[in-house]
Amino acid sequence: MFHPSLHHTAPNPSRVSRSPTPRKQFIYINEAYASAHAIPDFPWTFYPSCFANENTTSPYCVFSDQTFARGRGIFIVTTPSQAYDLLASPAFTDASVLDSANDFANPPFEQRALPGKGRGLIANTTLHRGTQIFASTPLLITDPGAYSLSTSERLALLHRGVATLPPDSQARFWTLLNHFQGDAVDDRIDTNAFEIAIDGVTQYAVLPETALLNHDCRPNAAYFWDEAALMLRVHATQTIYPGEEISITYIDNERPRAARTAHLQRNWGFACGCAACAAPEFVTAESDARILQIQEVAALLDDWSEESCASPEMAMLLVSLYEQERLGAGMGKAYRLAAEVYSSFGERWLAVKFARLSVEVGALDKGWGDGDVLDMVRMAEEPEGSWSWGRRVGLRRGEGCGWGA
Ligand SMILES: C[S@@+](CC[C@H](N)C(=O)[O-])C[C@H]1O[C@@H](n2cnc3c(N)ncnc32)[C@H](O)[C@@H]1O
Repeated sequence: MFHPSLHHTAPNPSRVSRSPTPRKQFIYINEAYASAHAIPDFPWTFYPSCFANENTTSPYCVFSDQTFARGRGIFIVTTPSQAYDLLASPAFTDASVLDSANDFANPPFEQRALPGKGRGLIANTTLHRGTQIFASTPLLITDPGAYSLSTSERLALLHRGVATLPPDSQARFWTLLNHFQGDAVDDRIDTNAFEIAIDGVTQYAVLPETALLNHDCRPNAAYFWDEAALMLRVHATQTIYPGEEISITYIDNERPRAARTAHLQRNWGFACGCAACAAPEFVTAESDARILQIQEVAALLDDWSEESCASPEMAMLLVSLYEQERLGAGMGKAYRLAAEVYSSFGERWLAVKFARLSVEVGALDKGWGDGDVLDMVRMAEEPEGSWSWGRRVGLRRGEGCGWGA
């Protein structure tokens, strides 16, 4: 609900350009609708309401398009220039990029109540590694820069955004979990938002289906943000059998148990009881030791100085450590470091093998447009053309490092 004091008069449609001039204004929702429809080819369903203050270099506004993604709708809280840049992205200019989005007619999962976790998604069919579980577009994207507004202004933009979503999408937003006991909209965003990047800038996005996936430190699914299509894609990263919960990770899992559980408690308010966190002390101590060794070995392999003691044996240890830890998504990095170390010693076929493995894992976790993934695609085709090719030929593998030959 809006505080009446935030309302100002509607802009005169005859005086507004297609891209609203940055200015401070917050108008009634019915006026915002009428103003937008009075302007030919206006790209938003509601005329944007904005706030600015001495801390902002540009106003922050709420931009809403009820037609986005075949009527699912979206609202975006950001600056006018970023909103209009977004309008040029394929998701807005080419409806076909969203063909595979938001298709929940016959989902390979069902929603269930799970003890101690609230709701979750359970597979109802066998999902093989690489299967797309779903791809969905956000109901909202909000720019962290909006925090430079006062809280009441920022919340007014968010509440207005929710009120401008199509009715089904509004209803879906309100079903989201909120556990911080604060503002009803802000809480739901804090509990459920994913960090995404647009033009290299971090934004928060709420995707109601992905928001039903619970966390596991050793998940069986991974997601990545497809920026051109403005959608989050979720894939199985291992076989998931009917009746199994589909899980993702909320955090960086390549950290010891104490760091993981503290982060989950602080940000999402739950005590992680996943198998990796609930294991007996000896088992988790061993797991923590392997994770620390993963960090050490990865750093040694990433040393491209003359003194580097990187060796293929180290890369094999790294791959094995990731396997022992069941850190499936991280394997993409282990395989990449292995491909690079083999390439650096001029070992063509092993470089190709690990580059292929890296692409297979990385494409599901980081996305097929990711820089490292594309590097590995090229390495698999022509290792001799890679920046790492032959760089360590002549270096004595592992000498003096306590590793390798
Ligand atoms: C994005 S929501 C996930 C869906 C949520 N379970 C629901 O009912 O809407 C995040 C919240 O789910 C719960 N949650 C997620 N993973 C969990 C886990 N492994 N154990 C316990 N609770 C979990 C926590 O309350 C967390 O704040």
